[in-house]
Amino acid sequence: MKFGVVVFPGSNCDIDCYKVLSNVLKKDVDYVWHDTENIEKYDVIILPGGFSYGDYLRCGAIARFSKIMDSVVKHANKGKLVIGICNGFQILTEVGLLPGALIRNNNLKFICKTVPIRVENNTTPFTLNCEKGQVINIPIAHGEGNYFIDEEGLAQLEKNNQIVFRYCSEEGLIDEKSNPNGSVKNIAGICNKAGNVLGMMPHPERASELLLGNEDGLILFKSIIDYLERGHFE
Ligand SMILES: NC(=O)CC[C@H](N)C(=O)O
Repeated sequence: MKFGVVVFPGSNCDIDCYKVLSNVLKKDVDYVWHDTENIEKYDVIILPGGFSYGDYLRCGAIARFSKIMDSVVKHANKGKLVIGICNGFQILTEVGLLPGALIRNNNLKFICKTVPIRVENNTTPFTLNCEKGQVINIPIAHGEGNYFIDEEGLAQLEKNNQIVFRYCSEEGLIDEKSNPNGSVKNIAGICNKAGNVLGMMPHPERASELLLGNEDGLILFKSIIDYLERGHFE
């Protein structure tokens, strides 16, 4: 089982992802520079958070044209796993692996805080150890995390069970008050129709060690590992 963490100029959560996989979970993981073409040896590709290409034009809009992204699209189309966290989620929407777009937060400010999110779909490889409706606390840190999708797209997401996480209250209620950035229907993370590509704005890698105050994010990485070890759902 091998993980690849893609590094773009301006990535800054690549090291956090790498450390969680190597130090905390003792897994085989490489940093993969953005001009790499052959990524066949990786089972999971992680597009980490950060400010790829300085967020110029639009977050993720330049990184999407990196050489590695053609290979990431092929990797995803083979059914292999891809997870995009924050800037990685933005890149996945820009490249078309996930629908919708991440636009400026509705308060036009960069938001950095830990928020509760509710697991809406626990049948993905990334959430199979979660309970449906489980609330986990995960940090967000973004200026453009306001998820937008048109009504038709939203209907598709709902029909195909592609909404994986929503921002919620501590008790798990989905309400306006618990929506930090204006996202449509409090959406914090979605997957593609096949379920092998996940994009999420919250940062599970920043909440994966008790020493750092919170390990709620670890359940995602452990789900991926269990999925790969079993090769199927139970
Ligand atoms: N932490 C991140 O990945 C930030 C993503 C992007 N730079 C934004 O501000 O929205």
